[in-house]
Amino acid sequence: MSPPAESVFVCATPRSGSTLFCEALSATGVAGRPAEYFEALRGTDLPRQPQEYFDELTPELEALLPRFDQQPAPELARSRTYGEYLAWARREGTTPNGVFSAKLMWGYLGEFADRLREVGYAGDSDLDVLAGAFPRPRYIRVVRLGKVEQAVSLWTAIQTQSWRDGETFTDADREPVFHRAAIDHLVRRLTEQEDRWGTLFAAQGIAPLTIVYEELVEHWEVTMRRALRYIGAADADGIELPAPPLRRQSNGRSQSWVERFAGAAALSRSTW
Ligand SMILES: Nc1ncnc2c1ncn2[C@@H]1O[C@H](COP(=O)(O)OS(=O)(=O)O)[C@@H](OP(=O)(O)O)[C@H]1O
Ligand SMILES: OC[C@H]1O[C@H](O[C@H]2O[C@H](CO)[C@@H](O)[C@H](O)[C@H]2O)[C@H](O)[C@@H](O)[C@@H]1O
Repeated sequence: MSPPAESVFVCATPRSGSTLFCEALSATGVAGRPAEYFEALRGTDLPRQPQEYFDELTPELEALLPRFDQQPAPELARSRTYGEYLAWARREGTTPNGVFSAKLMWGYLGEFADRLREVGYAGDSDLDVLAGAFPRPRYIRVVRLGKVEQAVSLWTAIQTQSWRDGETFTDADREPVFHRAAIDHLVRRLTEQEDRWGTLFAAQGIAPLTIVYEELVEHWEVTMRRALRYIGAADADGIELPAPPLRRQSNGRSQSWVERFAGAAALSRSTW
């Protein structure tokens, strides 16, 4: 296959609905295949582990966080250099029409850009580095407005290691536990990461397309077509769209945790 002629980066924070959006883009066959090719952290070559979502680990929190024996992704492990891995990811993420796409979480953008610098791509801003390594980049942000819902979703996935409906990456059959401080930390962290994406784009004078998770779910076709038009897909309004390729994971427990967290937050405000 010839090298990609254009690139799309789906810029997100964890549990924002990014996989739903990315897999739907993939299914169109004209928008690249956006997966998390670049999520492995440099120190470990692994995706962020449960403990690495927190700055301080109390014994109580530590006891809730699973530890498991994860190996680096096979393609990364067998690549002799990061440049070789990059070549694999470029091939894997590109559809026959020459569009490459990938999902990027704020939590590893900096590390990914540093890896690119190490293999020779220059640039002060991480986005300059990306623009050196990938042709004609365009950016789509996926943003979830309900930050408490998002943090509850992340706290649940960190504990259970079930990142999509019906799938778990460990044998641990864990019943997740409510932990107000952990959810509070994740709300703050997700909000900060969202702000940082915004600041980075503004500093570079880039206006990405923003896909709001809640709108995507409620207005599936309109929102997906907006993205396809932004990408510049030929016949964006005529392309056959898949039904949502993933099922929602949150359940009654998630909802009750959101209410419990919000109630506790309101109570602590009223006692100021
Ligand atoms: N079809 C459909 N409808 C509604 N919501 C859906 C759907 N598919 C996925 N999702 C929800 O998306 C949330 C996961 O977001 P991400 O894919 O960004 O998470 S990840 O960090 O990449 O694992 C996660 O949110 P929660 O439901 O709050 O857990 C998923 O359930
Ligand atoms: O199915 C959703 C995503 O699942 C994986 O990523 C998630 O699990 C990782 C832990 O293994 C976690 O670090 C990452 O933040 C989560 O998004 C998978 O790697 C993704 O490609 C996939 O979209």
